[in-house]
Amino acid sequence: MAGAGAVSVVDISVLDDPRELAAAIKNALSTTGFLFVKGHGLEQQAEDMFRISERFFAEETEEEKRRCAYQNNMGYTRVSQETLDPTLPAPDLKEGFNTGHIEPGQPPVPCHPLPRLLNEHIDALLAFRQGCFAFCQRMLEAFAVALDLKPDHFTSQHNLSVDNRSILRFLHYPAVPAGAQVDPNRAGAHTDYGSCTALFVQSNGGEGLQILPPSEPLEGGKWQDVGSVEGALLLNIGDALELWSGAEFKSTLHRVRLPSPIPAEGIPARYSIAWFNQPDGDASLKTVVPVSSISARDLERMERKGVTPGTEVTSDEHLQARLASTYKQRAVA
Ligand SMILES: O=C(O)CCC(=O)C(=O)O
Ligand SMILES: [Fe+2]
Repeated sequence: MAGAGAVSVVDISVLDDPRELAAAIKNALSTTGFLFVKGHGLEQQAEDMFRISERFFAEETEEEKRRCAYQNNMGYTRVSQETLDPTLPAPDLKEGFNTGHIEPGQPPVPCHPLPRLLNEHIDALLAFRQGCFAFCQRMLEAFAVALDLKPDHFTSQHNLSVDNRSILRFLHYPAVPAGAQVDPNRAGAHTDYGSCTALFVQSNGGEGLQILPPSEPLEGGKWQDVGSVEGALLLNIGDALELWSGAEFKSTLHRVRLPSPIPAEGIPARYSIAWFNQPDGDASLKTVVPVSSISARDLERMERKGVTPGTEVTSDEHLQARLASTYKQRAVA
C-alpha cells in the first residue's frame, strides 16, 4: 500500500481475496479511518455522474429545486443552508442534492418525480447507487475479516431496500472570484454518521478536504490536507462502524476549506459526490470487541458524539442519537 500525504492508497483490482484486502487496509482504517481506493470499477459511472451533477446545479429551475426541497436528510439544500460545524461563524458555502431509494416501478425518494434534470438519468442514478452499494459490501466484508469476524457480519446487515437510509449526495461548492472576502469554510468539521462513505472528487478543483487525525488533540490539533489521487475514490469510516468496531476503526473529523487569502486567480468550483452507506435501520450496532479493550481516549471521542459502546443500539437509534448530539452542540453555540 503506497502512501500519499495523510491518507494511504490501495489498488483493490489486484486484491480479490478478502483476507488480502483486509490485511492491506487494516492499518489505514485504525489510524486515519480514510483510504484512497484505486481500481474500484466505478470510474466511468462517476464521470457520468459529474456531468449530470454539473448540469443540475447550473441549469435546474428554482421551481424544481423548491419542489424537492430538503427534508428528512434528503432533497435539495441551498448555498449556505447547512452548517455542519455550528461553532463556526459562517455557514457552509455549498449546495447539494441527496437522493434516497430508487427502484424501478416505485416512486423515487425523496420526491416523485426527481427534479427534471436528475429524473432524465434515473436509470444511471439507480445503477450508480447499486454500484456504490456493491463496492461498500466488498469493503465491509474485508472490514469483518480484519476484525476476525464472520465475513458476512456487516454485509448481512446492509440491504439496499426501501427502508435503508443510504444516500447518494451531489455537492457543488461555488467558485470564489479573485479578491473576494469570504470565510474559508466550505464544509464545517464533522464526522459521517453511517457505516462508511465513498467520496468522489474531481482532480481539477478537488483540493480543500482536510482531516484531523484521531492522534491530534481536538483543540489546536493539526489539520492535514487529503489531496487527491488520480482515478481513486476516497473511502472513510462513519460513526456507526466506529461504534460497531469498538473504535478499532476510526470515524475521523473532516472539513472542506478555502485557502486564505484567496489567490489572485480565484478558486474554481468544487464538485464532489458522496455515497453515505447505512446499515439497515434495525441492524444491531452492538460493539464486537469487549468495551474494556477500548482505550480511554477512544471512549472519550465516542462519548462526545453521544454514543456509548457496548449498549444494544440499532442503526436507526444511533442515527437519532447522532442527530440529537449535533443539535445539542448547535444549541450551545
Ligand atoms: O465535498 C467533500 O469533499 C466532502 C463532503 C463531506 O464530507 C460530506 O458531505 O459529508
Ligand atoms: Fe463528510
